[in-house]
Amino acid sequence: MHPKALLDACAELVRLTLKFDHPADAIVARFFRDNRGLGPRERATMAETVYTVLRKKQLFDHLAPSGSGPKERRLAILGFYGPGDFLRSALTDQEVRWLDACEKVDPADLMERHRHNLPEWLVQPLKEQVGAGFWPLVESLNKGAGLDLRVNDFKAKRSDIQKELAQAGIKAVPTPYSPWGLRIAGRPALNKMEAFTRGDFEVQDEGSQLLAMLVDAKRSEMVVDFCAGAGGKTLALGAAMRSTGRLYAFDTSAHRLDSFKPRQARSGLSNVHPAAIAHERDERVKRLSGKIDRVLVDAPCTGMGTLRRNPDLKWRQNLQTVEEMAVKQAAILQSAARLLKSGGRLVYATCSVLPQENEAIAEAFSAANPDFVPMSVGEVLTGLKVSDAAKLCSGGEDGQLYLRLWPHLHETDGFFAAVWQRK
Ligand SMILES: C[S@@+](CC[C@H](N)C(=O)[O-])C[C@H]1O[C@@H](n2cnc3c(N)ncnc32)[C@H](O)[C@@H]1O
Repeated sequence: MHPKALLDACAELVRLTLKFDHPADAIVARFFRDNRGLGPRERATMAETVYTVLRKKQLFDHLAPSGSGPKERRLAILGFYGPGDFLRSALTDQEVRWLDACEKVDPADLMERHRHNLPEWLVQPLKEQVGAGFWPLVESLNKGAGLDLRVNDFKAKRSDIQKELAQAGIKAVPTPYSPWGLRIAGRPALNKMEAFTRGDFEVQDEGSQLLAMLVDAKRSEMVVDFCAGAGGKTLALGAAMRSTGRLYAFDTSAHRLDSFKPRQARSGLSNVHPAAIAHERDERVKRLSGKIDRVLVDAPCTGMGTLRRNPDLKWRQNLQTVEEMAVKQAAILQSAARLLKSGGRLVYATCSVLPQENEAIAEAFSAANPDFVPMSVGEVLTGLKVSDAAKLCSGGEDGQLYLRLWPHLHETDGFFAAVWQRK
């Protein structure tokens, strides 16, 4: 594609994404479906350009007014993902002079908001929690996420998959905490590999793998994945149960559960029972009350731990949506807890880093439900032989009550988890 045409296409995709009427990944996917002629390199350039604009929106909004032409074009120029001379061949002389001036701006001269590119409502809670880690966190959020796999140990061994990837020229190293994980260098097209179609692995952040580990689902148990979505964690739970017992995968979105079907077929698991529920007090949930050994509540959340891969979320959420989410999370956790039999384990998790969606929900639940005894996540993980488990935790007297993962510390998305045992 000619550089000028590629820049025009980037600007159009930036325009569509900045409407914020749908998630950025859905808009990008639809654009690619509607423009099937785009090659893999062009797609990569366009997607990365859009994501850079979303990550650095405040800075680019500050620099754009000094340029000329449509605003989305100026933003696409500033965020363009590709060689500088390729980009400059698509620009007018005036645009080249403007871009040169923008590139000479010393970050030290910029206001803080143009350096961290975060909405104000998010800055304070992050600073309060990570302190001096704020700028390393900002840097990690702007870098984009790595690529982790979870090896389906019901079917395959991690070392064998590592070798198979090496034979395909893909470098993979074991993840530091999850025994199922491999961390991949670069962004190879993994879903074309035979090991993938055989169901030997799935793409899954190491943090998500740790959440599934916390459930510690065992053979022949009755387990519920209450907010199963497309079933990323369901698959990990089903494999841990060695395809025995019964694993219910609930979700209010039948559409999301539908995308679980091909994954389940690949995985070789026959113990999973997906079911769309109307809401958290659905009859299906009531019927299983007191019968379940383990329940995972991977709650809907603002996704503020996933800004590396979903940078648009920081512009699509606000304090009000955080509050609304917290109400929903508390209601789902309370309903899901009723499923547990005495001695059963409850895990509440989010991919948010905001205390309102995490510690506040867990503490309110503990206070209202004295028959649920909080368990130390640090002890649970140590019992599962996770190395340096204490480094993954915070809260409680010994700082190990909750799981608290951060991109800049653990190279995972931001995750929270709390665990209880029913008396
Ligand atoms: C964080 S996502 C789950 C991701 C999934 N566990 C995975 O590993 O891929 C949260 C899910 O909660 C679902 N959800 C929202 N409200 C719900 C409710 N009241 N009861 C059950 N699920 C709900 C959403 O449809 C969404 O799929």
